[in-house]
Amino acid sequence: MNNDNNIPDRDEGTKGYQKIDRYDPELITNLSASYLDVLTQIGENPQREGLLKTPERIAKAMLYLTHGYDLDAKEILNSAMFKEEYSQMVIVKDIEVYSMCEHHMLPFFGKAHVAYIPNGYVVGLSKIPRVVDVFARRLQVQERLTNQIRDCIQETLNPIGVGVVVECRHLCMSMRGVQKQNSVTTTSAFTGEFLKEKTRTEFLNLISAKLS
Ligand SMILES: Nc1nc2c(ncn2[C@@H]2O[C@H](COP(=O)(O)OP(=O)(O)OP(=O)(O)O)[C@@H](O)[C@H]2O)c(=O)[nH]1
Ligand SMILES: [Zn+2]
Repeated sequence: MNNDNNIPDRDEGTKGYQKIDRYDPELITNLSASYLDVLTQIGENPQREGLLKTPERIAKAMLYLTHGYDLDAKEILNSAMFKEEYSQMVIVKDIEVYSMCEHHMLPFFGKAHVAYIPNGYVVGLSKIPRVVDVFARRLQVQERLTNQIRDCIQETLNPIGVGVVVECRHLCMSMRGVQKQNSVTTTSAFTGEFLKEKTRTEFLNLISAKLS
């Protein structure tokens, strides 16, 4: 966090990030060696049968779970923008989110609800969950994830407004630490028309409505 409002800087999550080749066999070998060391350090026997392939499995899993660093969310949106005279709210709700907190590298997971009001252009619907994934598949804090989704859509599509709500459970709060099993964290981020109460209320009502 490095601005005056204590809001996580959306660029903080990629500061100093160096692009890697996630399929590089040498990288996988080195990372596996590190996880073998971790297994030893926690008192396990990495030579027992069940663990023989575990260091390599974790290495590959971690590379997958952080592959969002290498994707360009704006490029994804730009690839499927269509001119369309539709001026009502577009909402994609209940988008599954799987991410990892940057403090403990433990999963947090839940749902994102994303809305925008077009300004001459709409975007291919599948691109919105793809954008969510680009930012979720990194080491994150939920607040930054929420802001990054909002900013990417606002800056690329230039809509009349964007609304994002993310609801997640954090395993670092349930499996360990404070051990609260049922707490859910909700974050939200808005631009433009969604800063007005009427529009925001419509969005929040629509995402809580159940399909009959
Ligand atoms: N704001 C925010 N905090 C998070 C998120 N994920 C994890 N945290 C918190 O990050 C904090 C790190 O605090 P520390 O006191 O340094 O870590 P800790 O000693 O492991 O804290 P405890 O979890 O309370 O045991 C904890 O309060 C976590 O709950 C997130 O997405 N957003
Ligand atoms: Zn955590």
